[in-house]
Amino acid sequence: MHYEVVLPAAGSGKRMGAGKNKLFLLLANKPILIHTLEVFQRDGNCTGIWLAVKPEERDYIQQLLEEYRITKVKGLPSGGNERQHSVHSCIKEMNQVDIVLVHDAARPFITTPVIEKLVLTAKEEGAAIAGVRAKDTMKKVADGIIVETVDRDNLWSIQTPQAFQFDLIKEAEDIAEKVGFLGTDEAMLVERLGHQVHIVESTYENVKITTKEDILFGEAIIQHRTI
Ligand SMILES: Nc1ccn([C@@H]2O[C@H](COP(=O)(O)OP(=O)(O)OP(=O)(O)O)[C@@H](O)[C@H]2O)c(=O)n1
Ligand SMILES: C[C@](O)(CO)[C@H](O)COP(=O)(O)O
Repeated sequence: MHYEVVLPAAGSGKRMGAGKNKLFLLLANKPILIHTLEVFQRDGNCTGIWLAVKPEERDYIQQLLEEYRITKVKGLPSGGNERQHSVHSCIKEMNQVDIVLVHDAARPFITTPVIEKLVLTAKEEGAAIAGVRAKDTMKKVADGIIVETVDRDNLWSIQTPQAFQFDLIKEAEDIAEKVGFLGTDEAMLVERLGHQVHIVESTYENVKITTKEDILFGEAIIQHRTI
C-alpha cells in the first residue's frame, strides 16, 4: 500500500538548547534528520517525501539530501511558526494521493512494520495514529496540588506517524486554518470534525528527540540495534 510522507523539520529545538535545529545534531555520526529520512527512502511503499524546512536552512538540507542520496524528496516547502502550519504547508503543495503519513522528523526510530499497519488502517478507516500504552501513573495537577488520578488502563502516549486518507487530512487542515484552531497533533484536527481516529500500537523506541537526555537514549537505541 503506497503512501507519501510529510516530515515537519522546521522547528527551532528550543527545549534541546543546542542553539540550532536539533535535527542537525548527530546520532552515531549521522544527522538525526538523515536517520529519519533513510527509513522512508528505504521503504518501498513510500513514493514521496515532503520536508517542511526553514528557508534559511533549505540549501544546507539539500546538500545533506545529496550527500546521503535521499532521492524521494518531492518538495521542501517553507515551514511555519507552529508545527501544524509546517505540516499544512506541505499538504497544500501535494498532489492528490491516497494515503499521507505525517511524521516528526525528530522521531528517527520509527519502523516499517508500524508504518505498514498505520497505512493499512488508514486505508480502511480513514485515520490511524501511532502510540504506546502509558507506563506511568498520570495525574491532573492544579496549583501544585493533585486534583485527579487518571485511569491509566485507557491512557496512551501518542506519537507519530499519523496516517490519513489525503482528502480527510486536507479538509481538516484547511478548516483548522480557517477557524484558527491549533492542535498539538494532526489527529486533533480530524477528531474535531467528528471522524474516528484509530490507534496502532507502536514501540517505546519511537521517541521524539526533544531534550538533551533524548540524545543519550538515541545513542543507546542505535547501539542496542547493532548488537
Ligand atoms: N514550527 C515548527 C515546529 C516544529 N516543527 C517540527 O515538528 C517536529 C516536532 O516538533 P518539536 O519536537 O517540538 O521540535 P521543535 O519545535 O524544534 O522543538 P522545541 O519545541 O523544543 O523548539 C520536529 O521535527 C520539528 O522540526 C516544524 O516543522 N515546524
Ligand atoms: C505530534 C506529537 O509528536 C505527538 O506526540 C507531539 O504532539 C508533538 O509535540 P511538539 O511539542 O510539537 O514536539
